Amino acid sequence: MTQDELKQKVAQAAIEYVVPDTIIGVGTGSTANFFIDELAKIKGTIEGAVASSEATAERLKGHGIPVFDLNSVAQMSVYIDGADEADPGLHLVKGGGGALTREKIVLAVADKFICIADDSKKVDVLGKFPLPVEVIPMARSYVAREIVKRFGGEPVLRDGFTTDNGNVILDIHGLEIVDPVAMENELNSIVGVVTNGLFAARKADIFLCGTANGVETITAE
Ligand SMILES: O=C[C@H](O)[C@H](O)[C@H](O)COP(=O)(O)O
Repeated sequence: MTQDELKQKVAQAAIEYVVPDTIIGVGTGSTANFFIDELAKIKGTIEGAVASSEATAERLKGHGIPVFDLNSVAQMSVYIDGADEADPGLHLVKGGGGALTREKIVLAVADKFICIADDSKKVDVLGKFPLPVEVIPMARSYVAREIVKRFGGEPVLRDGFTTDNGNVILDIHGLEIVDPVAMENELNSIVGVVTNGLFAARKADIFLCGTANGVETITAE
């Protein structure tokens, strides 16, 4: 099976977790896009969705799925999104597409987080995928120096990329993230950091992992 076929399978499997007559949160990226296309087939059963990026909002609207502003939504049944890495505790690295901050905000309002990804995203220890950090542009150099001082690794500016919030991304290469919750919190304490791509303090509840043998439903170890 190709990687896209695996993504499609997990997207289909995620439909089972969509709660009828509620508003759901929708992530960003290629796997989330497959999910949006599946969601379109059952759009009449939900009230609508909150999008974690402009790209996702456009795709949802393109399918005629009502998109709500998060400020008018107090609760969501579920948040469904992909990931760049997932460890056995279901701590994630996200933000390869630069949508990490809005993703984390939408997730905060959701009752449950279903992560969907192919099995190439499964790792023992997070950090091989460069960890994205969204930074206020004027703080870029300061934040990069602080990261090196506190954690090591090599922060690299994502060239020519601006987030939906008008900020820049530093991708930290060469980390071995043994304590994802501690690193998430400490990174977020650096002045100028908007947020980082560790989803560890709030992690996935269920990981639907696409494998050659079918979709594996993984809960945290
Ligand atoms: O900013 C992007 C998101 O965090 C994505 O969920 C993540 O990068 C995975 O994307 P994809 O499904 O395209 O591998």
